[in-house]
Amino acid sequence: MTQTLPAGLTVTARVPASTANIGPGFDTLGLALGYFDEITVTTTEAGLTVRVEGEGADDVPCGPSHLVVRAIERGLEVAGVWVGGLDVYCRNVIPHSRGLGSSASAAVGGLAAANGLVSKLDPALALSQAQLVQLSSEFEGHPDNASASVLGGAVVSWYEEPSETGEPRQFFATRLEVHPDIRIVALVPAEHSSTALTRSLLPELVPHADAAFNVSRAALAVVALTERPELLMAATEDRLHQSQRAAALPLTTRWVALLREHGIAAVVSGAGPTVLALAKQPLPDELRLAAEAEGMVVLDLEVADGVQVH
Ligand SMILES: Nc1ncnc2c1ncn2[C@@H]1O[C@H](COP(=O)(O)OP(=O)(O)OP(=O)(O)O)[C@@H](O)[C@H]1O
Ligand SMILES: N[C@@H](CCO)C(=O)O
Repeated sequence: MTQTLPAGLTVTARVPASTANIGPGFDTLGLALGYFDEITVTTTEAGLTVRVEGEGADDVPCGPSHLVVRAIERGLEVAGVWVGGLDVYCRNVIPHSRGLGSSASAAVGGLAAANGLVSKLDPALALSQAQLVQLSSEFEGHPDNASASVLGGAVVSWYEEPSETGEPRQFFATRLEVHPDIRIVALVPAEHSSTALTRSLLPELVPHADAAFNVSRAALAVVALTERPELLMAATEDRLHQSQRAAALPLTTRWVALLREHGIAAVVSGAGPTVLALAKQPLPDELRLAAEAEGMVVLDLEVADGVQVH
């Protein structure tokens, strides 16, 4: 029997940004970053109100098509719970369309908030982390970002194709603990980049040698991220997507090359344009100032845990 959420319940989800790929781990590796959106959801008798503060406040639709609202509704639907109305308040800091997983964070935050409400009604109905990985990956389409925002740390994500046509893909992810010596810096350009556009630049087929190259580097990336940070330079080389996207990301491409010339393991964050730098040392001041002079915001970030709800 469907249970109904009473009016007046409130939860807040604090959801991390994420970076995907980490160089060679295209559509597979992800990392949760300590840069957070907060979503507060209150159940009401009827209707929907959506307020957005910060990033996207002037752009995102404040109605039923809002990504967070759709994710909340999906979470409630899967838990089999009905609600009369919702008040949704988003305090956003994760920049949109910059390769920091904002859309995955919105999906994970909405699903986790729904799960928080469901848990208050009946803990037995709560969705598991595995379900949150599945639902957010299905919902947003990028399991490398979505599972990082659910599980935290670094993640390896993968999927199984359904045996029956019409069934959704089955998404899975496992968390890795990042070596404490690794410092993370994001260089965030002002301009946006469309994930759909930069994916359209990728070829349908790749040479076998390039596939083999990336298999070795992605496997090495797991070792470098967790145990051997001194291997990060070799472990972040890629032949499957970064050079293919370079024409759409000239500033990013130039900065990835420049940082790597300085011995800093830099990669394109997700589909760009953010540059992600991984190193044991802080970013040298002259590089920081030069990046800022080119209009980039330089963020020193911690590895984050997955979404938290209270
Ligand atoms: N917090 C949010 N609330 C509502 N809509 C959002 C939110 N975050 C992202 N979106 C929607 O998702 C779009 C950005 O998605 P896109 O996949 O292009 O970039 P991204 O998720 O920021 O970066 P990437 O997936 O490359 O890491 C925004 O333009 C907006 O429509
Ligand atoms: N792995 C995806 C991440 C998008 O956020 C890509 O590189 O297109």
